[in-house]
Amino acid sequence: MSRPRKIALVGNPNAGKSALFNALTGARQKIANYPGVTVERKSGRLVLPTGEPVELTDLPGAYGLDATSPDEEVTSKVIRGQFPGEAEPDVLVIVLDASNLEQHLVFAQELLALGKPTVIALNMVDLAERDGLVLDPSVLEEELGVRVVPTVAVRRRGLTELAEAASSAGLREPGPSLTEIGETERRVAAHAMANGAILSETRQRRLHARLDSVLLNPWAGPVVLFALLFVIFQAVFAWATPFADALEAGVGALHDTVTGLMPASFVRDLLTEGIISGVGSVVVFLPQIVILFAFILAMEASGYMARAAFLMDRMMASVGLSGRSFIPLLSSFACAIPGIMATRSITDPKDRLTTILIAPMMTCSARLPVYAVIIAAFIPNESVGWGVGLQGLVLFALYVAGVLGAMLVALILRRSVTKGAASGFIMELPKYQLPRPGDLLLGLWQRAWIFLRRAGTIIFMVTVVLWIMLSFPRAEPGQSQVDASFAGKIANGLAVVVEPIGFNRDMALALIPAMAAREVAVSSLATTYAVDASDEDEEAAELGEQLKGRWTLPMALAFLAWFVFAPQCMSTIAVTRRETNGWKWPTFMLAYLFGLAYVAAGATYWLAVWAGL
Ligand SMILES: Nc1nc2c(ncn2[C@@H]2O[C@H](COP(=O)(O)OP(=O)(O)OP(=O)(O)O)[C@@H](O)[C@H]2O)c(=O)[nH]1
Ligand SMILES: [Mg+2]
Repeated sequence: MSRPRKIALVGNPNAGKSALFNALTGARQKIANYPGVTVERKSGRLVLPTGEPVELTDLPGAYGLDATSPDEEVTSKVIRGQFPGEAEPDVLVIVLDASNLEQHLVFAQELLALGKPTVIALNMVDLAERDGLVLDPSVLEEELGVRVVPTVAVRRRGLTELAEAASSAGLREPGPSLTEIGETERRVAAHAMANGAILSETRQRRLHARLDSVLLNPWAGPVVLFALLFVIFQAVFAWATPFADALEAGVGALHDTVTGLMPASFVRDLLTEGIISGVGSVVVFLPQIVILFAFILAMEASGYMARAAFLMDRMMASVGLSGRSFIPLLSSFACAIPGIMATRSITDPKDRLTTILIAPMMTCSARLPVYAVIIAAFIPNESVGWGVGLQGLVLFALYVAGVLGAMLVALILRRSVTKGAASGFIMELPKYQLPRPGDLLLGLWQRAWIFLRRAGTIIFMVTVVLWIMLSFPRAEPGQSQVDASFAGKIANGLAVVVEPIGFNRDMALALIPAMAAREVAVSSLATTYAVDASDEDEEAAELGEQLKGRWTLPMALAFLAWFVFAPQCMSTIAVTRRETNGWKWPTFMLAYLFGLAYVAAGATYWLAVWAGL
């Protein structure tokens, strides 16, 4: 006697497969309203309306046949007939959540491409209707070429029709496979199909769908994303100016007050030249940090960030990374450390390593003070037309340079050191929401506090140590204090190395303490120029004014280019060592990033000199 035919229930997590399985077989598989309830396959007996006994299998939910987790692997193996001791299923029942159709149709297309006899259970139509969504199954039948049966598993609605359809499902032409049609195309197709099947829906749902049809559109989507980023960088300069000016005036007033109140002494110099000039020069960038994070937090809370990840998927794939790298890389815009830790969610080890290695090139918020001080001093605050400010444009270009550098390096690494193929990426797109002001304020407060705490601890300490090293030994009359000091001697040694890329002694001097944290480059320059100042007025002058008098434009541009790439952060190196279990990769990272920074700064300097800037 031939074995009974096998029918498998398959689909995205939380579609109601186990609920259908229970309803059809009378079993009591656990069901619950979250993805990933079923993690093993389970079989039961079902007698079809024709009287034919069949074996029905419930499978773990999956997002695709390229398994990324052990439970998905079970599903993938059973479907392909590679599961030990288990025959390949004869018929597939794809279970879709009717209220989440677009998402679920992505995996459905991949399953249909197998060409097996298939029927679709359009499950949870009760929930869809409750939310004001009415669907036309015949449109889906036409598009997908298989029977589509509306069901409500928990009320046993549509079960007989589903069983009948499954028993009569025949072989079909296999559709295009994943290698022929990429992830993004499938999503676009799923979007079109889901929209086509919708007869009516409430205004809210329609609005969100319309938003998605623009924001996820392969052409309009990237334009909107790019425009949004552009606005953010304009705002970082334009909106922050009044607040930054007020803070700067406050730091200047504090400097003057302390100078006036205290007699000239070692302690007064430490306070004014070291702490107030140095730490103050960093603190004035608080408004910029807050504005940048206001945008980032709002994008996260609204659900737009997940869409941005989806848009970037294609670009990531073209350099051999998966979309899974997007969130870790995105967190690296705040700081590379949480970014590198977030790579733990990447399953493929080489994918993960590549992401770790390029994470430091995402412009972290510690670079913002460095960029902002140089841009404010050297890039004129003028419009390039259409209300676009030149300063914001340069800042935007620096961020883009980091991203492009990272993509280029990823491309090279994926073809050499971390060779491997890119894996697919599917993420549930969250529902749109208006960010709640309370959450936003809390998030901003946390970011501001992190920034101020850094200024009060690491930046403070490094600045004090630097001031002491700059102040001793004391200079002979007529000699420059900086040249005479310990720090100056070290800097003069290092200056030989960075002279070819246009850096002077003061820039070289800023690089060493900036290894502790990038913002220290700013406080170091401020402290150096305060120590070097010939009188108190000059000592209290804003750092920008000092820079303008001492650096040329090509030097300033070279310094910016250096900071796009240079791995100026001990903590990042330490966390890389921990996450990669050894010194090999952090050493590699240091070497290639310093190399890149050197070349980029040199090229920028000489190009600028050549262009007569
Ligand atoms: N209202 C309604 N709820 C349903 C329907 N089908 C399933 N559910 C509920 O949806 C939730 C998910 O159902 P499950 O059967 O656990 O989903 P699954 O596809 O097996 O999920 P995984 O095992 O995680 O892959 C449960 O809370 C079910 O009670 C339906 O047709 N209508
Ligand atoms: Mg289940």
